Amino acid sequence: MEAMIHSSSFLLPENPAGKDSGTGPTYALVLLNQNLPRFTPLLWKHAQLRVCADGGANRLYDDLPGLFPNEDAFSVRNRYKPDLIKGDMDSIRAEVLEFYKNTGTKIVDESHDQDTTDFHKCVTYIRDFHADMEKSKICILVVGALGGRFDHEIGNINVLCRFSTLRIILLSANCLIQLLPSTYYHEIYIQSSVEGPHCGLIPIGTPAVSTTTTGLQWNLTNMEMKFGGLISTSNIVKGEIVTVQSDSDLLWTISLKNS
Ligand SMILES: Nc1ncnc2c1ncn2[C@@H]1O[C@H](COP(=O)(O)OP(=O)(O)OP(=O)(O)O)[C@@H](O)[C@H]1O
Ligand SMILES: Cc1ncc(C[n+]2csc(CCO)c2C)c(N)n1
Repeated sequence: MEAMIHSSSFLLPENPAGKDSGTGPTYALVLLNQNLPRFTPLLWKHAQLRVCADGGANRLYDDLPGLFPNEDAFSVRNRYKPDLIKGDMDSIRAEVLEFYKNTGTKIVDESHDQDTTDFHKCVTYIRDFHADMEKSKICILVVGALGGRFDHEIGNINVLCRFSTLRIILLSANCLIQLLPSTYYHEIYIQSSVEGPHCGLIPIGTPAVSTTTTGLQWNLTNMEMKFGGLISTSNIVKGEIVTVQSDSDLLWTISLKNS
């Protein structure tokens, strides 16, 4: 079975160009409408495409200047201009829309679609933008994915499942979540300066009949996991590499440090 390599090296401040991160050489960044982590400018710097999901643009406009207290807010906003704002446009404020429209950001209003979330709409854009790329090479880092509303958090996780062939990584200030498809054997290189030790492996959708891991304090050996039965929470990473093999897609989550 083919190995899929994972590494959160995109969170390392010294990572020279966001390269060799195991997430592929390039990634798109999506800003959702929740608190933006302090590392957002770092991810922004190396992103190939920067996208705001509707009210995510308000976060960029309102919160980014606060991360640069010695600078004028206007010049910070002019430095952090997204390539695209997409959604049903019911959350972005008029002044924010006007500002980014005037600075050349592409605006895609899909208010006719009330069946998919703004985040989902952004992922379809990025997928189609990279139509020539192999799907498993498309990496999307997502900030503001957690906090505040449980329906939105679950909706965001549902997007991981709906686009399970893409690499989508949900990030908040203290947590990372991604899907590990059952079609691969997974090697997760732990960046202990920025992540861990708390982690979890969660069967989502269907029970996992057999899962085997290495590198955890509580490893699984051909173990069954299911919602309503055993799931792995409050596990601890023990080594530099965690490996996971399962007959079902699993969510991998790990705590983030000091962000
Ligand atoms: N409290 C939250 N927690 C997690 N994610 C959120 C939260 N609020 C918004 N989001 C994410 O940000 C995206 C944009 O949110 P926004 O507030 O602009 O729109 P919304 O009308 O609340 O959401 P949608 O139209 O997608 O149902 C949402 O699609 C969702 O993915
Ligand atoms: C069963 C069902 N539940 C909720 C919604 C509403 N909804 C889902 S996603 C979304 C956001 C559009 O940006 C809205 C309003 C629906 N359509 N179908």
